[in-house]
Amino acid sequence: MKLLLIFSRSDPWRSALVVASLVLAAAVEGFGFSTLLPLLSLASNRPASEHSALAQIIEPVLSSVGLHPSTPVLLLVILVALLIKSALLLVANRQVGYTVAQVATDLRLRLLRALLCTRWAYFTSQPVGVLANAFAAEATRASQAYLAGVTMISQLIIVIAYAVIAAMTSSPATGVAILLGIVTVSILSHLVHITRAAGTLQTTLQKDAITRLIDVFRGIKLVKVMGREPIVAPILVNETEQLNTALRRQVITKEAVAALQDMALMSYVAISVYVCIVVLGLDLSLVFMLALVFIRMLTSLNKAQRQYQDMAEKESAYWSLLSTVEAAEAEREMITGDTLPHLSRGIMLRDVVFAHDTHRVLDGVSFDIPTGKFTVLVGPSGAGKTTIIDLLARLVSPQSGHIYVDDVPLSELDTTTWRRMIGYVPQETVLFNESIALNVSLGDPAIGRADIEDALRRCGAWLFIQHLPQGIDSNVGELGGKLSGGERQRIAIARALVRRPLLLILDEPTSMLDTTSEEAIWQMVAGLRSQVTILAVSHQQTPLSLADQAYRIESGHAVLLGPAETPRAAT
Ligand SMILES: Nc1ncnc2c1ncn2[C@@H]1O[C@H](COP(=O)(O)OP(=O)(O)OP(=O)(O)O)[C@@H](O)[C@H]1O
Repeated sequence: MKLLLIFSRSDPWRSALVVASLVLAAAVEGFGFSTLLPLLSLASNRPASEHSALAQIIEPVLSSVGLHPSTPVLLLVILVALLIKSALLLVANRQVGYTVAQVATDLRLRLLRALLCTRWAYFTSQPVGVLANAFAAEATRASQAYLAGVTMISQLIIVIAYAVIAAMTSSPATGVAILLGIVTVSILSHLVHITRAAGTLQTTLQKDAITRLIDVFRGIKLVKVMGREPIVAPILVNETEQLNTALRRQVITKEAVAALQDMALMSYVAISVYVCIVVLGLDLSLVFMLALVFIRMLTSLNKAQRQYQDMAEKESAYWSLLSTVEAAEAEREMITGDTLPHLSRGIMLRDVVFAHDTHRVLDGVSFDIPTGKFTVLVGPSGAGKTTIIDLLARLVSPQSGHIYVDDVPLSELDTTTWRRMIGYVPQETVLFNESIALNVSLGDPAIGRADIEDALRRCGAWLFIQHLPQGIDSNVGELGGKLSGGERQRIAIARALVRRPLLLILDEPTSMLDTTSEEAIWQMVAGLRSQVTILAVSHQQTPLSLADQAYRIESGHAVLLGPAETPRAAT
C-alpha cells in the first residue's frame, strides 16, 4: 500500500482524476443495477407497498425526472447507466495506462540521471548487470505493481457501491455477506504472503542471473577458447532454474487463490439461496436480486485480493530499483569549482597522497607537466600511474597534497570544461557497438566526417578502413570484436585526437601494435607537442626517447629520469 501512496504523491492530480472516475463509474453502475429491483417487482406484478426500500428510493428518483418506472424505462436506465459507466471507466483506464507508462519512464529517467552524475568509484564496484536489470526489468515490474494496486482500488470501490445497494435491500444479509468475504480474504492471505516472498526471491535471483549473464558473455571469447563452457553453463543453468522455481511458486499460489475464491463464492451463494428461499421463505425476485448483488460484490472483493497478490509479487522490484537509484544518488559527484581552465603554463602535483581504503598508492608525489611538452610516466605495475591520470581527470581526489593547473587548484576548476579539454586513450580500449565514425566522434555534432577521416589518417587507421566495404560507417561489433587489437587502439587514439584537446593523456596506447606501427604512432604524438600538452604512460622505449621529460613512479613517489633513459630530454 505504501507503494500506491508513493506513486499517488508523485502525480496527485492524475491520481485524483483516476479515483474520481472510478468512484463515479461504480456509483453509476450501482444506480443502474439498483433499477433491477423495481424491474423485477414490475415483472412479478407486486403492489408498490411490497417493494423493497431500494425500490422505493429508485421510483421517486425516476418520477422526479418525469419517468414512470415501466419496464422499457427501467431497461433504458440500466442501458444508459452501463454506457456512462463504460465512458467513465475509459477515462479512468486511460489515465491509469498513462500513469503506468509514466511510472516506468520516471523510474528509468531517475536512474539514468543519477548514474550520469555518479562519481567514478561507484562504477568500479557496481555490477553493470544490476543497472541493466533495474533499467529494464525492475522498472517494468514496478509499474505493473502500480497497475495492480490501482486495479485493486477500483475493485474495492465497486465492492463498496454494491455493499450500499445490498444494505438498502437487506442489511442483515449484507452483514453476513461482508463477514464471509472478510473470512475468505483472511484465510487466503497466507497464500498472498507466499506470493510476496516468491516475488522478492524472483527480484533477487533475476538481478544475480542478469549480472552473471552479462559478466560471462563479456568474456565469452575467453570461456570458449579455454573450453570453460561446461563449467560456466551449470552455474547459469542453476540460476535460471532457481528463477523458474520462484516463478512456479507464484503461479501456483495465484491459481490456488483464484480456485479457492471461486469455490468459496459458489458455496456461499448456494447455501444463501437455499436459506433465503427454503428456510426464510423470501420472495424469489428479492432473492434473485440479492444473489446478483452479492455475486458481483464478492467477485469484486476476490478480484481486489488477486490484484493485491499481484502487487505484492511485483512490489519488491520497486524497492530494489529504488535502492539502486538511491545508492547512485548517494554517490553523486561533488563538483564544486567554477574557474575556467586555460592550461597556458602547465600542471603541478605537490605532495599528492592517495590511498584506496588502507592501501596507500601515492605517498607524496610531486612533479610538473609543462604546457606544450611531452611527459612520460614509467614504473612497475601497480605503482600508481593510472591513479595519477584518474587524479588529473578528477575521477578521484587526493587525500592530501595539491594539484594545480596554471597555479589554480584543480578542485577550483570547472570540472566539465576541464574534462572537455582532455583527450584520453585508456589502457583498455573501449569501443561501442557502433560505426567507426561514431566511435571516433562519440556523437558530437560539431565533429564532421572530414575531421574523423583526418584523425583516423593521422593514427594510421585509414589503411585498414579504406578496405572495409562501408569505410568509416562499418560497425565495429560488440566491444570492437570485429577489429584486431591494434585496429581498436588506432581508433581509440583517433577519438582522443579528433576534438583537438589541450591535454592529451595516453595510458599505454600502443601495447597492441607492432614495433613499426608503435614507433609511427609515438612519432605522430610527439609531433603534436606544439599544439597539445602530452602525458603518456608507457613501458616501451620509443616514447622515452622522444619525451621532453620522464618520471618513474615507484614506492609512492615520482623520480625524474636522467639522460641515459630520456636522451631527448637531455639535449
Ligand atoms: N578501484 C580500486 N580499488 C582498490 N584498489 C585499486 C583500485 N584501482 C586500483 N587499485 C590499486 O591501486 C594500485 C595502483 O593502481 P594503478 O592502476 O594506478 O597502477 P599502474 O601503475 O597504472 O599499474 P599498471 O602499470 O599495471 O597499469 C594497485 O595496487 C591497484 O591494485
